[in-house]
Amino acid sequence: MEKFQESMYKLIVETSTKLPKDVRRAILAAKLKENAGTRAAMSLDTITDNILKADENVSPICQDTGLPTFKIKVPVGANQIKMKKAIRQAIADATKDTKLRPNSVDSITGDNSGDNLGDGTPVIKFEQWEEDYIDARLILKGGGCENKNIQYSLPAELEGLGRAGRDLDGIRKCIMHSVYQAQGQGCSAGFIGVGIGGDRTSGYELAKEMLFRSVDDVNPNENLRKLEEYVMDNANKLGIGTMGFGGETTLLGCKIGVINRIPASFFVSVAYNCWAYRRLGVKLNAETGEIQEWLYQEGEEIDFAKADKEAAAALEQQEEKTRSITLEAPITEEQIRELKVGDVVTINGMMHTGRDAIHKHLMDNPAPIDLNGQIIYHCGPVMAKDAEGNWEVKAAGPTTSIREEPYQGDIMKKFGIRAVIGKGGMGPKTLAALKDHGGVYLNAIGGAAQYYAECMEKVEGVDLMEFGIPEAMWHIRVNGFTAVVTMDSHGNSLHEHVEKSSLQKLEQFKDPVFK
Ligand SMILES: O=C(O)C[C@H](O)C(=O)O
Ligand code: SF4
Repeated sequence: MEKFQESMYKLIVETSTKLPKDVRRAILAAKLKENAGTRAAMSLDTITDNILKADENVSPICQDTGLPTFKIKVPVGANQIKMKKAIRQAIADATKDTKLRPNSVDSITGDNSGDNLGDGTPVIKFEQWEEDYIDARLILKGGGCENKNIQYSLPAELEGLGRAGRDLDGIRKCIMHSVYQAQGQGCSAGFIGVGIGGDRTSGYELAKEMLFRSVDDVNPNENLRKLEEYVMDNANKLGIGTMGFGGETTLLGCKIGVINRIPASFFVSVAYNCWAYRRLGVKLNAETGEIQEWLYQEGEEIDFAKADKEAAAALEQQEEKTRSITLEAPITEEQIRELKVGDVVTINGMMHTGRDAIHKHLMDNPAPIDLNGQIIYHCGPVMAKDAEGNWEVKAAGPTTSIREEPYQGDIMKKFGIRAVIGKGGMGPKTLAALKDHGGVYLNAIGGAAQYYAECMEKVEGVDLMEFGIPEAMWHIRVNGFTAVVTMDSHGNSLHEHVEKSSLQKLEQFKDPVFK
């Protein structure tokens, strides 16, 4: 097993940096469906551009490299203790090489272990089998989509859909609802794994297990095959679209599994995965640990460029172009008041990162720098230090903004911040503050970590490093950073609009389908 650790390192790097072919195919199909010039089409362009940049740079597709979860099938007699040790070392090495973000945080103190090792991280699950080779699979599922997982206990009363009973039709309603409730916050268009039955733990386990199926496979269970097809046909009618901007594609894949339950319980568990669906697998020689075959990689190379050309040609034909505005901090209230939902903003100059720990901190403490007229970016980047000791941005897409809802409005007013960039939108408290204070919310494309890292020209400094790399406040000079106004200072919110219209659309699925 001398090659096992090296093989696990390769599996980690490949999973973090290269989307598998089955996922690429699904994204390409979505891209071909969107009309050129729409926000959804523009977002998909950024997404495919990002996928190619990650290939080229061998850098994380998304900065949130998730909670590494390994599923390993081994022949009888394989030494699982040694394998576990090798995997942990490979994880630490990949973190050091900035292929993974240091993501393991002490739940009480908030301390980041720095190497992705800690109690419960990574997750490694072994199973014995009768084959003579090792099957090792890895999923890197980020936090934003994990937060959109949902578990239903039937019977239930569901918003928009009414009663969901303890039968196939009740399950159908839960799945439709799960897609609706995720909106764009888990970086739609997404993939869902569904677990029917079990208890609260094994139901979720099964849901995650479903994410290891190939996007292209067909469910051998006839009832579940029909249900999967139904969900794929209809979830896309909700109009949530890429990043929740509205559009044709909301869901890219749906895989459903079933296990028995006990009479009193009836759970439907849904694991939501973002478009940055990073899961791969390898077959290994059980003697040497060497890679024999990569999984999920059947079929031809996926050519996004052809779809790009078609979209560009269609765009040329369009008469109405999106308004595009350039902003550079310090920004005045007047400049902000001119912005409207739908405007595309290009940012040059300084922005400052701030996510969960910073927002909590700023409520009761002064800011480390003058934030008047400045831009806050909800982002926890992957950073590397070069030979001269300068910081370099390796991956830096937005994080889910709604977590800052309790703080955002107050902080903007307290420090005079004019713009916040994030993804997934914010709620009524922030919307009211934007109107009152003169602020704007800009939605960047979630997961596009390479695309945004490339706009970052220089790291000018960092404060509050005690919160760890992802949570620190990085002061970054950018050039050509593009985002869309989705909440303006006139009380308009695209997120509120899409949520309301998708709820209306959800209601058309109220009547029974599976009897
Ligand atoms: O932690 C992050 O950087 C992003 C997170 O995965 C999110 O989707 O909010
Ligand atoms: S930022 Fe989006 S793409 Fe990245 S892990 Fe979170 S949900 Fe996934």
